[in-house]
Formats: sequence, C-alpha cells, structure tokens
Amino acid sequence: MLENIKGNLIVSCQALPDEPLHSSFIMSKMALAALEGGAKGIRANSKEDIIEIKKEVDLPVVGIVKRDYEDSSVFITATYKEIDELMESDCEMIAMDATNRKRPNNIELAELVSYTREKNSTIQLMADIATLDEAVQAEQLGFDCISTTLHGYTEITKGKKLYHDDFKFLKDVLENVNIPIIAEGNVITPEMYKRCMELGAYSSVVGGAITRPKEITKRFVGMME
Ligand SMILES: CC(=O)N[C@H](C=O)[C@@H](O)[C@H](O)[C@H](O)COP(=O)(O)O
Repeated sequence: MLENIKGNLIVSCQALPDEPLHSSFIMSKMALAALEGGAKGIRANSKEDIIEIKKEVDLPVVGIVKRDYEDSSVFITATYKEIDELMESDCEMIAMDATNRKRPNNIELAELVSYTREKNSTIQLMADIATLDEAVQAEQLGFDCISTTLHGYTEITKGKKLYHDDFKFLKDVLENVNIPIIAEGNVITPEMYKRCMELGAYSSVVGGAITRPKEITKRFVGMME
C-alpha cells in the first residue's frame, strides 16, 4: 500500500451510526467518487464498510474499527477483536491508536503490534498518534508509517489543529522520525493538502472536507453567523 500512496491523496470514507450518511453502500460510492477524482487510497471504518468499498473500487484500504470502551478513551482499533475484524476485511493496512493512553484491559500497544505481525506478515501498520513522543515510540515499535490523525483529539492535545503555525506539529514529526508520515486531521482545503506534501508528508488523508457534507455545509453557514 505504501508504494501506491506515495505523494498521493488518501480519502477517508467514514460515517458513524449517528451521521446522516451512515451506510456501507454510501461509503462504497464515496470511495468510487474518490477513485474517479484521483485518490490513490481509501481509509475506512468497519469490516462491513471495507468489504463494500472493495467491491466497488480497486484501491488499497487503510482499515480501522472505531469502538468505544468503558475503561479507556482509546477508540480506533483498540483491541485484538478489532484487529481480527480488519483481517477478515482484506484491507491492505491497519491503522491503530498508538497514543500513550491506557488501552482497554490494559493491553500494551507492543502486544497489539506483535499479534498483528504474527497473524499476518504482509498487512501494513499505521500508527495514529497525537504527540511527537508517540510518533517516536511508534517508529521504535516497528510501525510501517505514522499518521497525525489524533493530534488535537486526545486529552493533552485538545484544541490543537494540525494546520496551526503552518503545520508546526507535522514539521516536528517529520524532523524526528524516519518512517513515512501521513498528514491527517483537519486538512480541509486543497492548499492545505499541497502544503503538507511540500513539507515532506509521504501522503495525506482527507476525510470530512470530501466525504462529510454536513461538515462542509456547516462551514458555509458558519461564515454568515
Ligand atoms: C479523530 C478521529 O476520529 N479521526 C477519524 C479517524 O479515522 C476520522 O473521523 C477522520 O475523519 C479522519 O481522521 C480524517 O480527518 P478529517 O476528517 O479531519 O479530514
């Protein structure tokens, strides 16, 4: 998958149960639109959505399973169960929360990495991180690439946006880590995408700005409020 996405756009096609477009069929059509628009990869949530997407497009997929747990705030591919589901989806890459937060049942991130590697040695692994320390740790743990997905979405990074200070966080990660860095999270304009790539991001994942029309509508309406 990494070869396909180098220098290219990944489109995230996700809609949770409480979102208007929640439907594997709709996500598969979103993926088709992304393919026709030139995307070279898809990021998707749940085994069901990924299976539908793979029927519609021949693009590599970064799979996640979002699930809430009572004993942890980690919700992106948090346990063995989600990894097993993703392996059944045939996705080319699995993204998992690689933050330093406590995982459900106190599972260690390193355990999840070795479990995945043992079960399937070809599937690639993306680390969804929020801080520089987590990015450095992910490289040491043997992840294939890092995504800035969770920057701004954890307790200690709350309120931060990837684009703040001309993508300073992205620059910091790029300077300190050698594996491919994927710019993800609040990349909402083509200009921002271009900037991430100019700075040295290996690829960028764009979600809401392409596949969440409710968010796009709110941005328009918000301009007049
Ligand atoms: C924090 C979190 O749950 N991020 C999720 C991760 O898969 C998705 O909801 C985002 O849409 C995705 O990361 C792309 O980001 P954006 O939609 O901002 O382009």
